[in-house]
Amino acid sequence: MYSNAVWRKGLRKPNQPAVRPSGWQLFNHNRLARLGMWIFVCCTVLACLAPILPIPDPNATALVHRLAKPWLIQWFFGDMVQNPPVFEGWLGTDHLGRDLLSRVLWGTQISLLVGGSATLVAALIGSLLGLVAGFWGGRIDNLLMRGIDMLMAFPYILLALAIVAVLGAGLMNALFAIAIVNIPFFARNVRGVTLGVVRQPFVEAAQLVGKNRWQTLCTDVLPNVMPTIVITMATTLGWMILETAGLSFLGLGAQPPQADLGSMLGEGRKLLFTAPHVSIIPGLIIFILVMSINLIGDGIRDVLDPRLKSGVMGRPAAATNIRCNREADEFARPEVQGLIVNQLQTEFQLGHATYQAVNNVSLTLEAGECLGLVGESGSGKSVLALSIARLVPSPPGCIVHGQVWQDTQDLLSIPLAQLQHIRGNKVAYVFQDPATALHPMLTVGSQLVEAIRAHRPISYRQAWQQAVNWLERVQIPNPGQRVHSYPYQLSGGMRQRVVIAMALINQPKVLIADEPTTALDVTVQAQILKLLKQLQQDTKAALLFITHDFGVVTTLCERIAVMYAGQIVEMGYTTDVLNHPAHPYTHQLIKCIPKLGGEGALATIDGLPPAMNALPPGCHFAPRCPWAETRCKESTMTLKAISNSHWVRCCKPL
Ligand SMILES: Nc1ncnc2c1ncn2[C@@H]1O[C@H](COP(=O)(O)OP(=O)(O)OP(=O)(O)O)[C@@H](O)[C@H]1O
Repeated sequence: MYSNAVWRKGLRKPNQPAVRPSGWQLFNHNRLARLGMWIFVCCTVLACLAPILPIPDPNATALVHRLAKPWLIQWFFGDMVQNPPVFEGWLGTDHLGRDLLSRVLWGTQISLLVGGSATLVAALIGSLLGLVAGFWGGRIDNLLMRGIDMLMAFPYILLALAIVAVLGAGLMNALFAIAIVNIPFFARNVRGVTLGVVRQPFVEAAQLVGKNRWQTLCTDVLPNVMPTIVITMATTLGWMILETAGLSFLGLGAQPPQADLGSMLGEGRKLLFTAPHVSIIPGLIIFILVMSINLIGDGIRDVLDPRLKSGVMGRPAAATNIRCNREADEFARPEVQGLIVNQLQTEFQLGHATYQAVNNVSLTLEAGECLGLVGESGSGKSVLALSIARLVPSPPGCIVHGQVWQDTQDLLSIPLAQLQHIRGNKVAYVFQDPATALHPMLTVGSQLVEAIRAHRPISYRQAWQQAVNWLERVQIPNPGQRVHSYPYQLSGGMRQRVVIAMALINQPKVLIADEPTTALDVTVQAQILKLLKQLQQDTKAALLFITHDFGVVTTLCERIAVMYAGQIVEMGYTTDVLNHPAHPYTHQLIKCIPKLGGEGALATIDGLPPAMNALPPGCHFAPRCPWAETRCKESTMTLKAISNSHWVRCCKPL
């Protein structure tokens, strides 16, 4: 949810057009990243200005002033009468009387330069190796990865020491050593991500378009791997600075009298007890630099996260945020066996725009009843179903009004722990795609056991037996063996049966099925629907069935609700609504159903559904309605009863 503070910062102002947050806004939203950036910029600017600042030569020695304490410390802790503070530099001097402020500034410059260059070299070579290995696979992958494995087999600091020993001590050689040591880190990371990306269908599609391998690599794979490379670079830079400091500390990096933060730390080590400031100051600067770079890395990750880029400014919560203004006496507490949804309103906040995905929806579902929810794509069916279980990703989603009653409990008012007890137990969900709903690394048996034991205190053995029984109940052949299968070993139809078993295993009071058979062929679809109906009647669950298919609604659902632009526009008994549609939208939708062997072009509804962030006034369907009048576009439409069991949101029902 956006706070007023966010509005004030200019991320979102009321009535502004839909604009996605810019990269800078996303970065700026992460306060710690902002702090890190300011610290890093200050350190870098000061280090860059070292040549023109009025500070002494960093290598000029003055033995008379050796080991002078920082001026502020002298002033603060000194005995003003006997030892008045003597100004010998803001940060004091080292064992040769060299000005520490000057050395720290010059040293920071060198550390940043070496760390940054090593990061660039390692990122460039490592990413290229990772990309090529992951994309080409086979022998090339084998060859490159075995080389990388050999590099990784050495403890990295030993390897860096060995490289510097071969090349000779010095900053440039330390840079190469650190870069080489970090190449495997980039190569492994990038290869892993590339392997995931090359298996995506869009990469195959790019090759079908006629792109050659290099073009596909550069235009399709690389942009998807880039966020990983950038984030790894941001997090590695701090690490590289530390490693440079480590080598210099051991006397293998910067050579005297040249200063970098590591060599200063090394020099100060011997004076840790007599003049601690000589080592504490460079140590502190290393700490501040590395911390600030890591914080910036977090901010960059936010900028590159596609979900955040799409307008969300935070990670999703375990349950959808509720922003309702609840007045105690506004609604009576109903006694329900099934489900009552009352004036539900769900919004998405994307950048400056508010999308009203579910707009004032009310419906009732009795125990053992099946209600079909139909409507064009994007009409808000899934968001309505997800809102009932408070599963809408939040942010950007937020429930702004309404109640969802189940067993005298308003699911929108109860605490998360209580809701988690209800999800999967009293309210269950069957998702559209069983392949993504099932855990790919666990057997179906252990997933079913997990579903049971999350809500019932029974032994693993008992739960396992129930899992086998349920697989039999959903007509999976040879359940005793299939219970040990992984999801990838099952067909699409079998996977969907497992998902249905998982949803019904705790005998829920409410079952929500979101297009559970869309991905299946007609024969399997018919079997699954029959099974679902039978199990629903056995368990007396109230079933909310989302579909595009009127045929399915006719066979499965006693009642139907038609959704358009986030609202229910018509609701009633399936036979009434399908035989005598009263809303022009339902009428047009039914006309679009293709007829087997029918001739001529397929019917469509003229125009497009409205954007959810710019809904037209009055009836939202009016701009596409052939019967619309001026009053349709002006007056607000409410759902009105045209008979005891048939409601329609139209001022001129057909
Ligand atoms: N996570 C999300 N972030 C932003 N907007 C979303 C999100 N999920 C859904 N929406 C928007 O909410 C609106 C309703 O989407 P919903 O998925 O409920 O449609 P639907 O009727 O179920 O469509 P379909 O039949 O294609 O599944 C759409 O405009 C969609 O863009």
